Amino acid sequence: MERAMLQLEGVVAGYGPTTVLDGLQLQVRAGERLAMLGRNGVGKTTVLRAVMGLVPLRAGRILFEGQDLAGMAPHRRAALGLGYVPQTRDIFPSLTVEENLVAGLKRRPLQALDEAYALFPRLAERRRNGGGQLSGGEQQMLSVARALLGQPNLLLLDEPLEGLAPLIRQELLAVFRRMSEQTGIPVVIVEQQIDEVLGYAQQAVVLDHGTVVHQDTAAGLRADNEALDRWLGMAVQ
Ligand SMILES: Nc1ncnc2c1ncn2[C@@H]1O[C@H](COP(=O)(O)OP(=O)(O)OP(=O)(O)O)[C@@H](O)[C@H]1O
Repeated sequence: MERAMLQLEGVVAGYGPTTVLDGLQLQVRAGERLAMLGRNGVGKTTVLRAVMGLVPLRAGRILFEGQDLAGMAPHRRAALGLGYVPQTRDIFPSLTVEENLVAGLKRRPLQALDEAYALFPRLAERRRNGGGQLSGGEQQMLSVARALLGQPNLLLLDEPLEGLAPLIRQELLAVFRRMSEQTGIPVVIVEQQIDEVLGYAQQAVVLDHGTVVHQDTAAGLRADNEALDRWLGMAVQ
């Protein structure tokens, strides 16, 4: 069996007296798009933050491409190839689109910006606009484009569709699909837009009480009204 690219083993993490992740096991394989679902507050963001080293582990371990990340600072994890787009859309509002992208280049030449513009033509059109002038969907594209310029081996996306109108969500997902087809970079995507994200992802996990309580293909979960109702309080039409 193919080795997992990212592996969480018995991860325990939380805040102060609260344990949020309680022995969590999770695997992401090369090329896979994994939707991480669960009700509000179950700890989906905490999983991503733990992978990036922004929340300390109380027990367990996280392996990325076979390497134990214990004690490794977030910037070193990014340098290893973990790309993270937080829920807050990590852009600089006072800088232009292009300046925001340059900030993601690290040591790569300026020509690498063309990769971002090829994948996100909308950003090319708006390259001289301020980050703060962009629509929510465009800001999300900018965050993802910037993360991709760092040449990640795995991308963690936290609720990229949040607060966006349905048409913009469709447009953004179409861009994500193109990105996945062109780059093959594995993606872990946390979303509340269940139906839409299950149309993009290939695999799905559901979190509850600090662990993975359900695991299926995205198509399997999408057709499983009982699981959707039980774990997510909903049924997809
Ligand atoms: N910095 C923090 N300090 C204390 N508690 C926190 C902190 N961040 C998150 N929590 C709590 O930890 C729990 C898990 O939060 P987390 O954001 O990981 O959940 P989530 O599944 O991503 O939620 P949502 O879907 O609402 O974004 C919640 O009860 C939340 O209130």
